[in-house]
Amino acid sequence: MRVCVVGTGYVGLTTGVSLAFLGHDVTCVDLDQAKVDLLAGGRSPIYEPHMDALLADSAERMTFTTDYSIAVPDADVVFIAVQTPSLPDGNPDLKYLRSAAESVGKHISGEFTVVINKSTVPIGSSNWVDSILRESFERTHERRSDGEFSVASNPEFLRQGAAIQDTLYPDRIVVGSDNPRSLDVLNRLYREILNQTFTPPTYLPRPGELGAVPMVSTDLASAELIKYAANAFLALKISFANEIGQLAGKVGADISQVTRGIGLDTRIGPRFLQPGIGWGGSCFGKDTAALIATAADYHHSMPIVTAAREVNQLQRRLVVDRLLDELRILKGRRIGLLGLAFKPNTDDMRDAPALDIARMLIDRGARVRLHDPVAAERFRREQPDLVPHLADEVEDVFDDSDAVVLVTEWSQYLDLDWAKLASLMRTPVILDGRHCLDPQRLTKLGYRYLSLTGR
Ligand SMILES: NC(=O)C1=CN([C@@H]2O[C@H](COP(=O)(O)OP(=O)(O)OC[C@H]3O[C@@H](n4cnc5c(N)ncnc54)[C@H](O)[C@@H]3O)[C@@H](O)[C@H]2O)C=CC1
Ligand SMILES: O=C(O)[C@H]1O[C@H](OP(=O)(O)OP(=O)(O)OC[C@H]2O[C@@H](n3ccc(=O)[nH]c3=O)[C@H](O)[C@@H]2O)[C@H](O)[C@@H](O)[C@@H]1O
Repeated sequence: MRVCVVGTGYVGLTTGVSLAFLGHDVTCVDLDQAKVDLLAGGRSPIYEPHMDALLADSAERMTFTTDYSIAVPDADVVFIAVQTPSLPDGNPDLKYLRSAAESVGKHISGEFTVVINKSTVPIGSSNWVDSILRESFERTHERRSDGEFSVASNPEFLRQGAAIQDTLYPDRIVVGSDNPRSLDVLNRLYREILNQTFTPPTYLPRPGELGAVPMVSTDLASAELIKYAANAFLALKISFANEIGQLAGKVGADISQVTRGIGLDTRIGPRFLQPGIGWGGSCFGKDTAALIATAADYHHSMPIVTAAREVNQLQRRLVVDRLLDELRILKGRRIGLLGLAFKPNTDDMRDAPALDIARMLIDRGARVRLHDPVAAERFRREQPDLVPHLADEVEDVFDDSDAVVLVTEWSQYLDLDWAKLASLMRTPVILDGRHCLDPQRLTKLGYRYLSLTGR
């Protein structure tokens, strides 16, 4: 099929390159000329495992452009995957979506195009997109649209750092549509994924025995709410683990044993119970805020989601409190942070806990050293005020420091020569913000091991 993808960020690029890998002809359109130039040269503007390899494998079926008139007119399917960042009141800013929908509407000219919204948007937005497309189409063509397009919602559930894996091997595909023709197009578009009939890339084999992938077909509003409800549930699952973690610390229980013990109950499940500094990234914060804002429009409150957000903020402050308890004073203390990205395997620092924690420590007079094995280059561009604190080598974070905090559990950090690094520190204090280091081993190496749950 001929596919157009609007927006070449984490979602758009991953969708485009995966569909091209499966044999579709894909044109990606983005307003950012620099991104388009990089992609046209075969290079990914984002750090995402296997992206470069998949881009190379799919190159002959992919085109990158800033020009909608190349991308839209011949497409059977147009995905919109532009950013929807938070406004100060918690609602998402839909200006990028509006502009993308206007441009698509202007250039639609085929017999039937399914316009699929993949951006995370408030309930009702797909109808709003439909009206923008319609107005734009009618202005340009000077006639009413007559079934040339239909809007569907196809929310995205990929995780950064595992984006391609989650796209090729999803748990489910959700499609919201009230048009049987659109559903048929989407079924055909995703057939290889739904039936898992494609030959997997050698570098990304199918995980275990994955059977057919369920397609959840809903009305538009339900598809939109599924996306918010899924993110809110995952966010509150993590916050729940962190809240129990706090209690575990006080009563002398081990939170890792507790989460294992509850996670083996298949009704609960083991994933997203990893305690620690909590969630960051571009979506959990934004989407929980949007859900609460949407509910408020209907005079409805969301106390559970609100509490999940509060617990998450508390975890970041706890890092500072824990260091203060240990070091008694932060002014003049040299503190290293390992990891800047909001999670491993990405260079994304949107709402990254490390940035908040670094600023809180600097505000209290600490001398902070920061390190990330992958995100440092992007950090220099995006956080100029913090650049003087950036360490080139991981040893610089430990050198003469009073404490080091593990903020992002990059595998590179787990494999460090911890014995040698202890000898560089003024006082070998390690705060394991992700519960991923071995307390016994580090204690034997001379560290004072701290976690956010007091063990
Ligand atoms: N990042 C993630 O892991 C996930 C994101 N989402 C949702 O998907 C949407 C996109 O997120 P990301 O891919 O992270 O965003 P992003 O910020 O990485 O990428 C958005 C891209 O759209 C381009 N763009 C903006 N306006 C445009 C226009 N009018 N025409 C053409 N291109 C335009 C931007 O230049 C940018 O390259 C958001 O609504 C987000 O909430 C959903 C699931 C996962
Ligand atoms: O809508 C989105 O953007 C996406 O948001 C999350 O994906 P992502 O933010 O990329 O990454 P996650 O793996 O969910 O991690 C989010 C944050 O939670 C933290 N986390 C995760 C799991 C856990 O057990 N504990 C925990 O603290 C991570 O460190 C990270 O900061 C969801 O997992 C995706 O399904 C969704 O599509």
